[in-house]
Amino acid sequence: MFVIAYNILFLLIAWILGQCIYNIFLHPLRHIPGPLLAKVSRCWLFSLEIRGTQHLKIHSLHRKYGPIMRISPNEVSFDDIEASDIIYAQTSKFEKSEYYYRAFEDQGPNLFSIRDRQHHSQAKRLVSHAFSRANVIQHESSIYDKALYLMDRIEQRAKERRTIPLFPAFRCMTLDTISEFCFGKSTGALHMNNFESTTFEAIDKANGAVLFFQYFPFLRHLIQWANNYKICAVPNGFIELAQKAEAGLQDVHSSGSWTMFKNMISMAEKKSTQLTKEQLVSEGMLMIVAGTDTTATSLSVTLHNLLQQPETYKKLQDEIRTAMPTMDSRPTIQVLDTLPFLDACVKEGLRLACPSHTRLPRTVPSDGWYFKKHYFPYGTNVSTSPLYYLHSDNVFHSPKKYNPFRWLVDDEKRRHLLANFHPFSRGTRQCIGQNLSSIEQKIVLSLFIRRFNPGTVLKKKVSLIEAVTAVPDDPLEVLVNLIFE
Ligand code: HEM
Repeated sequence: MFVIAYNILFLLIAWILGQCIYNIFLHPLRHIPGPLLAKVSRCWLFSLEIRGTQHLKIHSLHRKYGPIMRISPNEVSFDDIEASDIIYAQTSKFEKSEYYYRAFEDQGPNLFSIRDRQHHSQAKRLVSHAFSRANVIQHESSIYDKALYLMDRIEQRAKERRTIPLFPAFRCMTLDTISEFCFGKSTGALHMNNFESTTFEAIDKANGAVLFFQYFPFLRHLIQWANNYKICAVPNGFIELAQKAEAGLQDVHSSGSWTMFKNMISMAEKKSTQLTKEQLVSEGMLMIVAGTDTTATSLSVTLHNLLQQPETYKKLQDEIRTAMPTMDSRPTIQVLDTLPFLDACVKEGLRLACPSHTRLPRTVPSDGWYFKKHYFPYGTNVSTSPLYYLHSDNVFHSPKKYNPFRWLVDDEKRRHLLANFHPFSRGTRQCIGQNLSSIEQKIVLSLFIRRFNPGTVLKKKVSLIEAVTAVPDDPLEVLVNLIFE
């Protein structure tokens, strides 16, 4: 017995050593520079991801190893806009990497996780009209209702000299907006005393679990198996999120008004496509997660910075007053879109926060890929985060500084900035919710700036935790002063 165990251990160690030697000296990616430990095994990348600092770290390591860097035995990171232009092009043949995106599939595939091009374009056709700018504008009044309710709550707190936690407050706003848009009913988070919601707990837990499912996919099955047989109940957030999505989908049937899901189901019927309950739940979970923290992070970072720059705040306030002469003016989004400084402030918040830090890995297609004298064989994972370009000091001078004035430049300079500005990614897999997000941000910002003056910002410096969506490591509490007119 002892001899068998000894032999098994010996074989295991020999196999691990063999793998390490192969990965360093014989692997087709052996010529690509990168930290030695990254070449040896995926543990190096996992150890960064578990600390939630992977993209800041990888970005800084690119300075040492150059724009093409091996970050795990079979994954190469690029800090090179030309590579990014190719990988995420409209006609790109690079599909989403299975190891990374399958982890987002709990009940079944969804728009975000589907890898096959044709399957994705079929799924996208069912929802793209709902998220078009023209359609989102139709729902402007519902966004205004929520934003106004939030402003009333902030006003109440301002009168009582109580702080406003920016991130939780905007999270409630974005959660209720996406819920009403998709399911016809908001979750009521905006009405909760301390801007809390059980949905946030589910999102946070799922964010924590997804990393483990990416590296150890068997864990998901193990947890499901253990839960099914009541051996132990392991919460992973996905179960709670699925319950939220199911409850939302129940509301769709009872809602008399337009909803994204009603629209999606009727589009599917017209195309004689059968949507299973699992597919709908999976899309519902995706909408809740993708539509909440992203926009809330961007809004929080924008306001947190504006409140610390009184002159910039004043300039924005003066511009907003032209579109909102009285406190109860409700300019349409077309009017808000004509305000260049508001646009600059939103862009700068998106640039600085980069709510989707993730490196968006893709797989090299079957014919391999030659790029800048390197050959990447079929199946290599290639990745690059929008963050690397949004925080590039070659393009954005003092990139860690919130400076909306950088956007007020002539057309040529602006084109150069925009060529590196892809917070929503691009190509066929770009963010479907960007119109909704931009409209939400402009409405909330203009109402806030019109009604309040800066007070005190409790924590001046904010860091972001790199979960699936980057979120502030602090609620960002501020005191504001009500404007009396
Ligand atoms: C500041 C706000 C937002 C940012 C920065 C952002 C960023 C992104 C990025 C970078 C992607 C590409 C992901 C990839 O290639 O893996 C993406 C995809 C996606 N986003 Fe957003 N997002 C935001 C808001 C929203 C909102 C409000 C929704 C509404 C539900 C949404 C829904 C989606 C969906 C469904 C996809 C998958 C699209 C596809 O693959 O066809 N996002 N987002």
